[in-house]
Amino acid sequence: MTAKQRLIGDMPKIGIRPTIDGRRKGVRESLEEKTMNMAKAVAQMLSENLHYNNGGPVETVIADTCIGGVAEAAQTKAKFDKENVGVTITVTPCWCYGSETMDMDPRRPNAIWGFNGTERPGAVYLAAVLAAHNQKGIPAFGIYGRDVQDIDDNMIPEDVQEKILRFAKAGIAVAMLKDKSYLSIGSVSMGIAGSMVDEDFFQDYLGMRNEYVDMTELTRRINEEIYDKEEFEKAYAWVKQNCIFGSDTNAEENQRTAEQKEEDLKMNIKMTIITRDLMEGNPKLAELGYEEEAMGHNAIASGFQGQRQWTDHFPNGDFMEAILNSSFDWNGIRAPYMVATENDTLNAATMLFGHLLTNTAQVFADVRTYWSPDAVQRVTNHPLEGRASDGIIHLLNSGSAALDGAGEQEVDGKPVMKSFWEITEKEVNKSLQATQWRPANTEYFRGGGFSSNFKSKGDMPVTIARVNLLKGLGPVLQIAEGYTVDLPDDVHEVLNNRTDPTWPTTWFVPNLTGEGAFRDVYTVMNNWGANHCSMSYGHIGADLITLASMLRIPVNMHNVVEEKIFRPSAWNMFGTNDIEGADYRACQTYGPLYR
Ligand SMILES: C[C@H](O)[C@@H](O)[C@@H](O)C(=O)CO
Ligand SMILES: [Mn+2]
Repeated sequence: MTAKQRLIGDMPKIGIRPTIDGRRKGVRESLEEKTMNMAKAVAQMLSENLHYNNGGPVETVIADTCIGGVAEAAQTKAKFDKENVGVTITVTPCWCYGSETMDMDPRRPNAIWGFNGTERPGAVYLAAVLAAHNQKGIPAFGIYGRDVQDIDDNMIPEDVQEKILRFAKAGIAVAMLKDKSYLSIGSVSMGIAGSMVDEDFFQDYLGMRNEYVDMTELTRRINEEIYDKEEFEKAYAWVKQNCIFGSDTNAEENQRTAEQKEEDLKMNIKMTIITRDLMEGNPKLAELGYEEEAMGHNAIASGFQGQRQWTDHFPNGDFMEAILNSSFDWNGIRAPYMVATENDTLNAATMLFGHLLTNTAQVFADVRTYWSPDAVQRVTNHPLEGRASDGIIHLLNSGSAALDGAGEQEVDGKPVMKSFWEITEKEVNKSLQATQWRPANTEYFRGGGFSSNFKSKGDMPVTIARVNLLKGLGPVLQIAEGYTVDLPDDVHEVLNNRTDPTWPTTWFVPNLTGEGAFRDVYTVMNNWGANHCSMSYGHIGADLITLASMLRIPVNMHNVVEEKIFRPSAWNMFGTNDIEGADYRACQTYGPLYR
């Protein structure tokens, strides 16, 4: 299923550049077919394996001719510029002339696959052209297969495929971010630094712009009925039929009346429709005479301040944030929207990274509590067992966690979070059945609203991540791969009831390495750089590392095995023993991608 492209602009393509030894009268002629076949094989492999977040297969463009010198390099660049190429892959089985054939565009991530054969020296070109990239300050990723292939072998070896795919996924994510907006609805929530928009970060590192509206824009559109009323009716009927409203945990004197709750729900649904319209526009609004509003803000992500001015007076944003972040709503199964609660712009950026690398929904959460085995034993009288035995981290926040995080989608009987086009109606129903909408805690949220309440199923491989900003340094990314865990019901109840039991809960255990920040579970928690993380399905640490290197964001903490780390070849020149330090030095030397 291919959903319509929602934001303005075409999807960025991957350009394939077959480079060749330019010597005619024998050499070039003998290599043309082989070189072009490499390009075709890569193009086919990419479109078979990668999707855009709208579900369509990734599109590729191959240069019109092999590139034997600068004229053909320039012709290829002109074609790629016209075709909205955002990422390039250079392929060759032979020696070619480095600086004469290389991709000189510093803004488009570039990888070079140099065929490991010996009839012709593809690897020699690879080394030479990477040296040229490094000398010119245009970092590129080098791909060199481990095993020698015969010249007539058109297979892409597995190790080469893995690197091409990792590079291409991250490159497409870079290109998808470019020229989009982050929309802040409101400003800073409760002094959370992540909700202070750092325009330099968005502009220089992500190539994005920042858009702003006051939260009163929601009030205006609600009061003046600037939304699709038919959609509201459809949404209201769907909510009534599909959403389970759980018990009110507020003290009786703090509970909102049944009438108030009904009004809160209606307002929540309108907030959801309006926030989506603010992000991407809605042609229906033009039909109502609101052409300006129909345009939207070209926002690939947004954030809602909520607390406190809005939530002290109006129903909170939990319903809106949870539904938009999920892969489905009353209009059916669809790509999730990235909406950060508390307008945490840095968590939104992290969510975008996770989403664009996996095409799945993201779970935004507070990194709430580290529960040591001793503390759990003390308060529950139970030992933590299995994967949880070294302690657990409680991920919990009202609002932005996608309902996909309940783990009610499955493959081979195991809980997973899928791309929207793989999700079935049955899985949507199960996710809704697993979620209760609980009247919001009115001590925190005086204006009421509904919090989404679910518990993530255990055994899901997941990765939590977070972008943090440091004055004088810039952004850094932290990553922890691990698993969700199930706790026995009685243990969960005791631990959950110590905090707000109306919110979505994930019990998370990082994979430990025994070293540094991954010495133990406590140290992972203790090294977390802010109150929030974004959780993505799968072990995607290596993909995040590749993406961060493209954007020149150093990684300050991760638990990914060294063999899976793939960064531009220049990074090795900054040191090969202390690769974390080398990453910092490389990112600092090159600076943000768009400056
Ligand atoms: C209700 C509270 O204000 C929460 O929203 C708060 O604990 C946070 O989520 C802080 O990140
Ligand atoms: Mn929070």
